[in-house]
Amino acid sequence: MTANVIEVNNLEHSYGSVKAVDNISFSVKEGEIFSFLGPNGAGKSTVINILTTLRKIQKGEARVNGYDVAKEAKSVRKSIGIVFQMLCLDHEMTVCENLEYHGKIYSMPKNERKKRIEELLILTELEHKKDTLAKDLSGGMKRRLELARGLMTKPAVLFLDEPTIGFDIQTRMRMWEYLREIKREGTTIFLTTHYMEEADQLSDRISIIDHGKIIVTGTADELKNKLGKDLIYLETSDNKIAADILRAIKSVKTVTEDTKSLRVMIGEDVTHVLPQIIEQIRKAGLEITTVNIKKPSMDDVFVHYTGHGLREGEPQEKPEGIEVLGASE
Ligand SMILES: Nc1ncnc2c1ncn2[C@@H]1O[C@H](COP(=O)(O)OP(=O)(O)OP(=O)(O)O)[C@@H](O)[C@H]1O
Repeated sequence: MTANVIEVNNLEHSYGSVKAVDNISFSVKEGEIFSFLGPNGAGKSTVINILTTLRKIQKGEARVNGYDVAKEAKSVRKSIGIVFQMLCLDHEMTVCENLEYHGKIYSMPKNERKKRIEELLILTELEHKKDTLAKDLSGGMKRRLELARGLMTKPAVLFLDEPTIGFDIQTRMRMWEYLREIKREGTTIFLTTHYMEEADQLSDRISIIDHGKIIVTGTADELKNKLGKDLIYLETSDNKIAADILRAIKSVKTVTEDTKSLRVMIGEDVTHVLPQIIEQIRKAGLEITTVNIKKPSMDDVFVHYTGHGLREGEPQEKPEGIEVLGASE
């Protein structure tokens, strides 16, 4: 059985009266890429700060690489790499010097430093920039240098807080490639993100976090498949009446009323259910103005489990049939 590199039990954290982390438990297996997917303020950074010992644990237990974050903070720090949103490079040093300096702080022998720097410059495609000052790199290159720095000591686990925030899609996809390569080197990766696609494409497993709670955990496919086989978007002359009609149909799993349309999740092949849906709605004297069919995406998963979209302000009503799985799942 694969060992757990991160183990968190009943973690809680408050800032005054704000409960940022609300009794969460989860574990990360050796060698996997595990993502916390959630909106701003969900509690992701607080968890990552506690796990990397930057924030003191208030309640609960957390172990990283077998070390207790409360009692063995030094050992935790020695065994991890960190890449945070905020850039921590020395801008007056070159790419090579930044890496060299980091290796020295961690008492890496000279030969080892040299070898590792060469490997990391190849991995992050920064060889041609090795003598460039950090301040003269592009944003994406700076982030890659941060990544290389976090990997200097060959950490068993790498923590990344929103690693691609603000990147365009091409740069983001290249970053995913680097992270996959790092995983192939045997490093376990824990990352936070609010990009659906990032969690979907990159992670072995995802925990959706909202209001300080883990709502659901699974592989991207597991999460999507739990939703149903297909999703139908419908616009009718009266969505409220149509929603009630649809809810009475056996193979309809859930119906969510969005601003303009109805999101209908179905548990069977769409070709069987759609004619029935159309017939029932027409029979009630309603007009169907739009029909769209698609496979569930990570956005749909997010809306299903949290009851709201990631970029919307206030949560909408939770969809029917919502299933909140145990925090320790
Ligand atoms: N130092 C702090 N003092 C007071 N409240 C804080 C502090 N840090 C975070 N919070 C609050 O705790 C909650 C969780 O914040 P946290 O930064 O952990 O969320 P997040 O999911 O990482 O958000 P983001 O994606 O914006 O970084 C939010 O309500 C936030 O306002």
